[in-house]
Amino acid sequence: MQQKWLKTTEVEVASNKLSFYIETIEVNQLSPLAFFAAGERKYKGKRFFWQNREKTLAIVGLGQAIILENRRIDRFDDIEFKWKELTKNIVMEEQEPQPILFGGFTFDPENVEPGEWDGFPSSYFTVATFQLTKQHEKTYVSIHLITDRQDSSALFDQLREERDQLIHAAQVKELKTYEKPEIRTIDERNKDNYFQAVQSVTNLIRNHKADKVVIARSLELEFKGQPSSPQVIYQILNEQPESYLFALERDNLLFFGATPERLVKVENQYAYSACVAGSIKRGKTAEEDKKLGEQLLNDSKNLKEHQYVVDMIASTFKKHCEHYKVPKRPKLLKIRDIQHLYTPVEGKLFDHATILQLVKHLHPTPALGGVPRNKALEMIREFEKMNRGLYAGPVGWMDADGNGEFVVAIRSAALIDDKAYLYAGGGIVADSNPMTEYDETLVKFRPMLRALGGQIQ
Ligand SMILES: C=C(O[C@H]1C=CC=C(C(=O)O)[C@@H]1O)C(=O)O
Ligand SMILES: [Mg+2]
Repeated sequence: MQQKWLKTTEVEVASNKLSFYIETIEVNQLSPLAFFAAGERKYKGKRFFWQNREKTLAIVGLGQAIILENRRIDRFDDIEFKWKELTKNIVMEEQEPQPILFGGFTFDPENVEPGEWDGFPSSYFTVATFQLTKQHEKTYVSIHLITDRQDSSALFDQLREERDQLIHAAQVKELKTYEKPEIRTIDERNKDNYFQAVQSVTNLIRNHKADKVVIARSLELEFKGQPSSPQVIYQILNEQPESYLFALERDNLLFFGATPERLVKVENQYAYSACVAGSIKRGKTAEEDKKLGEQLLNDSKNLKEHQYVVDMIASTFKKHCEHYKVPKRPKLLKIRDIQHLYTPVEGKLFDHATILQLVKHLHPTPALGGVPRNKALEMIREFEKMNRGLYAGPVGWMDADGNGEFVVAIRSAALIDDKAYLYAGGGIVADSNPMTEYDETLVKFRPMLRALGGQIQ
């Protein structure tokens, strides 16, 4: 059934009585979604899914070897410290898949608005019990066991057996297709409030109380029946292959999305970020599409929205990098429903700089928060009147070597039982117009609305 081996490793977790056992095998082709779906019965509520934009890496997690979560002010440092403690003694070989810490940070831990995010911690990360890694056209399945039990060998044998069952179940589901969910109702929850918020914020910006503030809103969908996680991940895999795809379950909540926006990727002490802000719809013909793209590249309101993000990301790279580069002018990033202004930023990190330190300093960029940052966050809390939860927050993964990638979790939704909450926002600057901003959110809702069975005009 599978090509064997890689190896089994046991390491002691620093300053703790825990041991971290890892066993990885290479398997013949296995669909990441089918592996995710194989955990439906036993691991629902404890799974994650990731596929990068280039489609060179897919990671799926079933079960939880450990959960790292917190509600702390120093949430980034706390997760970084705990992950370092757990992995300090792990030494892996170059091409070998590593244990991955996967999860996300909510947009704003100080937001206390009640709603669908009640009870969700401000950082939520897990190491999966069973991790599928698909990279360089090869597929691996790893078992992770973190335990203080001395007699863990019987337990580990059980996990091996279960791994083989999961692989088998995934092979059976390999070509399974899924229907779209059926929507009963769509509610533009806070539409009036949204118009008021955009108006108030625009006025405050005109009175120089801030330069830019991102205002978002949400839709509530109710379904006939209860959509499953594999069912909706299947749709985004088919419909949004040019975006980063992510899904994170916690109990009965599934947060998932298809975002074009990387927050930061770190590979061998090089860091890569992307400024994505400023938007226009796609054209119906190639000619119209090109015209719209050119209009966006020359539109002063959108260029302003974009430049705030470039300036902030560039200044963060300046603090953390030996050298870095930022192109002078934005390009276009075109995805299925929308085109954005896009400026990639990259740099060589100082030795002591880490991915989570970059996440901590970059989040929220002015593509999601605003300028000045704290003033914008205050205005979002005051006017948005909703809790973003993980929407617009950093979601992603890191390994024991400190490599990893975090995206900005936009074009996203939270699915809870037979309801889904979709989120979209836009950058408000002095010359914003509420109706244009509203229309922009309609375009940004499309990827999730389509995936969830909504009518897209
Ligand atoms: C806040 C969102 O998009 C951001 C990212 C790209 C373009 C944006 C804009 O043009 O307003 C936003 O800053 C969202 O999709 O909900
Ligand atoms: Mg915009």
